[in-house]
Amino acid sequence: MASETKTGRTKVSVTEQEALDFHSQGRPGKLEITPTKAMATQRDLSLAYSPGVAVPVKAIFADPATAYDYTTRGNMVAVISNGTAILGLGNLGALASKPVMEGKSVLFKRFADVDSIDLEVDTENVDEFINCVRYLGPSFGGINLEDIKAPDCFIIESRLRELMDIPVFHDDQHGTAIIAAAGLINALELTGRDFKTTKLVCNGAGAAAIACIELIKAMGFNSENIILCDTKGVIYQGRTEGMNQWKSAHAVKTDRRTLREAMEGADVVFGLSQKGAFSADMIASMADNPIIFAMANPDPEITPEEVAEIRSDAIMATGRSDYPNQVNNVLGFPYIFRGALDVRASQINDAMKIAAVRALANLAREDVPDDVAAAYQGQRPRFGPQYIIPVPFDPRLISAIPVAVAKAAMETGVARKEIEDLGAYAHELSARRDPIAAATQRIFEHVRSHPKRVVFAEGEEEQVMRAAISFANLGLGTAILLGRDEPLKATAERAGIDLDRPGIEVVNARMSTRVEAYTEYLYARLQRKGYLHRDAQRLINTDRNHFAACMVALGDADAMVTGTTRNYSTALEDVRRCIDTAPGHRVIGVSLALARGRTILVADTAVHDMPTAEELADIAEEAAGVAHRLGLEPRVALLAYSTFGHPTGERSERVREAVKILDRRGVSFEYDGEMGADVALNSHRMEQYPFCRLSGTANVLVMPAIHSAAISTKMLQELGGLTVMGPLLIGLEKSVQIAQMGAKDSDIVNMAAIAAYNAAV
Ligand SMILES: NC(=O)C1=CN([C@@H]2O[C@H](COP(=O)(O)OP(=O)(O)OC[C@H]3O[C@@H](n4cnc5c(N)ncnc54)[C@H](OP(=O)(O)O)[C@@H]3O)[C@@H](O)[C@H]2O)C=CC1
Ligand SMILES: CC(=O)C(=O)O
Ligand SMILES: [Mg+2]
Repeated sequence: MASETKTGRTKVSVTEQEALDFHSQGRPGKLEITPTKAMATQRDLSLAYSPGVAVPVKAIFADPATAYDYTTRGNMVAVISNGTAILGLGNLGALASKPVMEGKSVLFKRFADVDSIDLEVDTENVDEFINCVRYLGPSFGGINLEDIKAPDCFIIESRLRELMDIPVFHDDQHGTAIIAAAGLINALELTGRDFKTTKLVCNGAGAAAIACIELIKAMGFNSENIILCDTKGVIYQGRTEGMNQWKSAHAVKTDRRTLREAMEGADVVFGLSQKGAFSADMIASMADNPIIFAMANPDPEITPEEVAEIRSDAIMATGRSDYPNQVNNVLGFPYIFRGALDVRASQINDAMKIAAVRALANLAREDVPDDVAAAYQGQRPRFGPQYIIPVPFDPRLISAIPVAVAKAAMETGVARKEIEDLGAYAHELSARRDPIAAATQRIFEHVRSHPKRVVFAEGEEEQVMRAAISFANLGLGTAILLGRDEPLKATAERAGIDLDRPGIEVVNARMSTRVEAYTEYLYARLQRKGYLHRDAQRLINTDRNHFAACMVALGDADAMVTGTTRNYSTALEDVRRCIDTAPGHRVIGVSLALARGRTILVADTAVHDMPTAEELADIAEEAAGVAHRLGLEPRVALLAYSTFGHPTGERSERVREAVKILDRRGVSFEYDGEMGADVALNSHRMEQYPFCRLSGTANVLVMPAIHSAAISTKMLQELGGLTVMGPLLIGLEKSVQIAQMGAKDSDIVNMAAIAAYNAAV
């Protein structure tokens, strides 16, 4: 569900069914492994496997450090758990922890380009667990321990740190501590407090809690001012029940015995315990301008809404992504390991952790530049109570944190590789950002802050209904499902979908009061093209594409999505009967091909069969505009089977003419051609043409004709493991997207989001 929170931000959450579908659709789970070398020929096999593989084997035997050069080790982290403390859900075992661990692995990749694999170890025996992990050392550049209960996690981590020569990092301890400390520094600054006099209560005395208070104490927080609580209440000196050495180390002299007593007058409370552990009266009893970090996952100790009912002076943070101030270790572990791996650190020490804390805290105080604002739901946050910590999608994290961590590792002598130019390193790190994820994130965030009414023309289809519900749940706007009452209800019932929810409207074309207006509109457009009034009426009454397109044309909806039940060109013809080309534009299809951190736009993949030179030049301009809107600086290659005049041929001549037209038009983006795809996409091949005007490999490919566009994108998708989005329909006066026939609900949501985005910009 999407709703406006009392804190003024759109809260987005998902249904349980969506969460299950997300995990089960396509290849079950969240990751797969792909090779980095072609394994196509006998020679490849001889190099990758026997006999060639023996050579790096011997090299590594002679010098173990070369494993970083010849294997995946230097970029590979294992996420390892036994499932004894899965989020705040408790001990649900190794197997049940797998979705979380796969998730952590995916986040490593997504946010910091660290390769990662999840390993679930089915034992609660500490020695067995340690032995299992210690012998895996050669495989990895680092070990991320996850969701292992206290106090076992303390023993496991410290023994493994002694036994292994790579970073062993229990994320729930140190990842959480780093983020919480960064948030705390900023919240103290905003409320005029300091480390010496602030009184803090920490509820929970497990992995995360102990690490949080150890880190802030190491940073100078006055230990006398921290009270730790667990399920038995305050951890005071002399307590015997439910104790262990880690709790004892933080026991204080106090008469307070319960959490309620501890929280009275406290300035700060950390929740690292369980859902609902804080009550309204506890929060009410805190000092003025209290700082409340309710970090239990998936549900916090108290929600921001509940706190807002009680007091308006609180700085509130949770571990969740759907509230402001997400204090969650996702802001840390990908980047901390990135920095540690890049200097081949033997450990992650306190100096590296504190460097990460400071980098994170400072980032939240910096101005949010334009190209980053999109990561913040289109708003530009300013350092303040609602923004004490960056969001996980902040693209600056990838350069800010690893640099600080790597620098600290080098300064403290745990780096086994020096980075001499940290400025250049920061630059390289930015290039590791997944551009399309950033682009799609930008689209979604923009739409979320400018929600739209999108008509889903094929509302009777099950996957369309699911997409519409996701669209509404994601806070993207209102989804209008077009369909007849009975079939629509029957499908919804069969699929167990409840359409009676906010953000969903159902429109039955036959019963609509707008039929007449749409008919007149369509008749006026078609009467000189051989259509009678009754033809227009029939199209509106019986054809959902025409009805939906007229809704958009006459302003009853902002955008439209269709295509799952009809082929692309038919759907496009339907739409174009109702909607004109935008003045000064040309309607084209642009596909987004996403592979290995590269985003390539391919045009025209939908409309022009055999474009003329003039049309090719228009296509280049439209596609460059799309690249701009996605945040890419366009480098447009006009492709042909020939490169700069060789071999000659009629189609290549047309492409060359298109380049001359662009010259005459004086367009402001980079373009060149004609060239082959290999030259456009490979910098070494491009270097062979030093006169080529592109400053780097192309990110927009203008195809000479639709067949080459369609064939190449489809081939790449099927054979190359590429993700292809689109074709996105560009250049219409109103916003329409046409999904592929048989598209899945997630594809339809993306198309609807793009349609909504185009209606918004
Ligand atoms: N936001 C974030 O990034 C992170 C959040 N967390 C959250 O922190 C919580 C704890 O995780 P973790 O430290 O790994 O787990 P552990 O199992 O190591 O520790 C749990 C601790 O919470 C205490 N506890 C449980 N329920 C209550 C309660 N109602 N009142 C007081 N104390 C309670 C336990 O007390 P006792 O010792 O008496 O059993 C124990 O000390 C989880 O909800 C987890 O999701 C964890 C890591 C990161
Ligand atoms: C976020 C996390 O690691 C946890 O809640 O366990
Ligand atoms: Mg965890």
